[in-house]
Amino acid sequence: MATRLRPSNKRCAVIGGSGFLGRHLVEKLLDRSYSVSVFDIRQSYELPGVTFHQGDLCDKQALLPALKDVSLVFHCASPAPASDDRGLFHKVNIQGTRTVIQACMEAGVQKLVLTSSASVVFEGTDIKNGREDLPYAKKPIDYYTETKIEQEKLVLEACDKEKGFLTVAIRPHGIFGPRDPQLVPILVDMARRGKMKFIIGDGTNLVDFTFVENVVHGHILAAERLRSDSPICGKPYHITNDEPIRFWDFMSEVLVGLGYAAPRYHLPYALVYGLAMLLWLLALILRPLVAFKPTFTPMRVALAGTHHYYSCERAKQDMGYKPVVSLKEGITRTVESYPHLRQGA
Ligand SMILES: NC(=O)c1ccc[n+]([C@@H]2O[C@H](COP(=O)([O-])OP(=O)(O)OC[C@H]3O[C@@H](n4cnc5c(N)ncnc54)[C@H](O)[C@@H]3O)[C@@H](O)[C@H]2O)c1
Ligand SMILES: CC(C)CCC[C@@H](C)[C@H]1CC[C@H]2C3=C(CC[C@]12C)[C@@]1(C)CC[C@H](O)[C@@H](C(=O)O)[C@@H]1CC3
Repeated sequence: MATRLRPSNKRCAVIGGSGFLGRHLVEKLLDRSYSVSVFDIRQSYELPGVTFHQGDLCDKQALLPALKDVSLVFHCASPAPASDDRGLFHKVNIQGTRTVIQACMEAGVQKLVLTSSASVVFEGTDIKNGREDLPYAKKPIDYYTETKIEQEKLVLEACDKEKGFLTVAIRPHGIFGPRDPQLVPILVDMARRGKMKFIIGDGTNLVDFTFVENVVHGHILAAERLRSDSPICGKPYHITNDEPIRFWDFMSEVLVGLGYAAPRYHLPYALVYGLAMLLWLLALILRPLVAFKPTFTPMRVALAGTHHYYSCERAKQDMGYKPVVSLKEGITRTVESYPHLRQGA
C-alpha cells in the first residue's frame, strides 16, 4: 500500500541525525508527526518511520536522495570538536555546507535550519549576556570555531526570499543531556584519571549550559516560524537554558551526582591557559612524529575560566522561545541517564 504522503511542510530531513542533538531532534519531529529522513555518514540507531541515508554530506549525489520531496532540512552535522582536525573541519563545515546549500536548492527545499554555535563570537574573553549582534570572533581559539563561523555566514547569506529558500541559524551553547558524547563522558574520563581535582581560576565564572530538549525545541520553533514574512529569515538566534550557572558548580553537580569528588583546589587561570597553549604548540610540532591530544586544550581552559553566557531575548521576541526543561531537571535527568559512568561502575 502506498505510504500516505504527509503535507509537504511536514516532510523533513536531518543531516547529522545520527548524532547527539540530531537523534533527539529526530525523535521530537516524529512525535510531532513529521516524516523524517536522516542523512549521516554513520547509522547509529533504527527508528520506525525514519528513512536512513548513509553518506558524506560533502558528496551531493549521495545527499540528493535524502532531500527528495522534502521541504525542510535541519543541518546539525559537524566533525567532533575534539578531533581538532583542521582539514576535516574545513572539508565538512565549509565545503560540505556549500554542498548542502546547493543540494537543497536543486532539490527544491524551502527551509534550511542550521545548528551553529554561540561560540562563533567567543575569543576567550568574558561575554556576559552576549547578544547576536556581537561580531564574529576575529581570532577563534580553535579550528572548529573558525569553521563554524564560516558555516553560519554561508547559510545566512544563502537566505533568498525571491527564490523561496529561507534559512536561519540556531546558536546553542554547551548542550548536555542523555547520550551526549562529549561533555559528560569527557568530564568523567578526566575525573577517573584524577584530572578534576582543580578549579581553573576563582570559580565564579558564569556560563550557559543548555539541556538538549530545549535546543530541539528552539530548532523546531524556528523551522515552524520560518516564512517569507517572518523576522527570523537569515538571522542567528541564541538558544540556551536562560539560566547562567557557575561553570564549576555545573561540573561539580554532574561529578558529585555520578559519585565523584568535586574539584577543590584553585589554579591561576593565566598559568593553566599558558600551559595549555604550550602543550598545543608541542602537539603541533611533534604531530609528524607522535600524535597526542592534550586534555586541557586552550579552548577548554578558556571555556572553564571565563564568563560566557548569551541573551535569548531575540528568540523569545521573534519565536516565542522559552526553555521547556529547567537546568536543575536537566542535570538530574542527565546524571540518571549515565549509570555506566558512575564511580565504580
Ligand atoms: N554539543 C554541543 O555542546 C554543541 C553546542 C553548540 C552547537 N553544536 C553543534 O550541534 C551540532 C550537533 O552536535 P552534536 O553535539 O550532536 O555532535 P555529534 O558528533 O553527536 O553529531 C554530529 C553528527 O554529524 C555527523 N557527521 C559528521 N561529519 C559528517 C559528514 N561528513 N557527513 C555526514 N554526517 C556527518 C556525525 O556522524 C554525527 O552523527 C553540530 O553542528 C555542533 O557544531 C553542538
Ligand atoms: C577543562 C575541563 C575542566 C573541561 C571538562 C569539560 C569539557 C570537556 C566540556 C566543558 C564545556 C564543554 C563545551 C564544549 C565541548 C566540551 C566542553 C569543553 C563545546 C566546545 C562543544 C562545541 C560547541 O559548539 C560549544 C558551544 O558553543 O556550545 C561547546 C562549549 C562547551
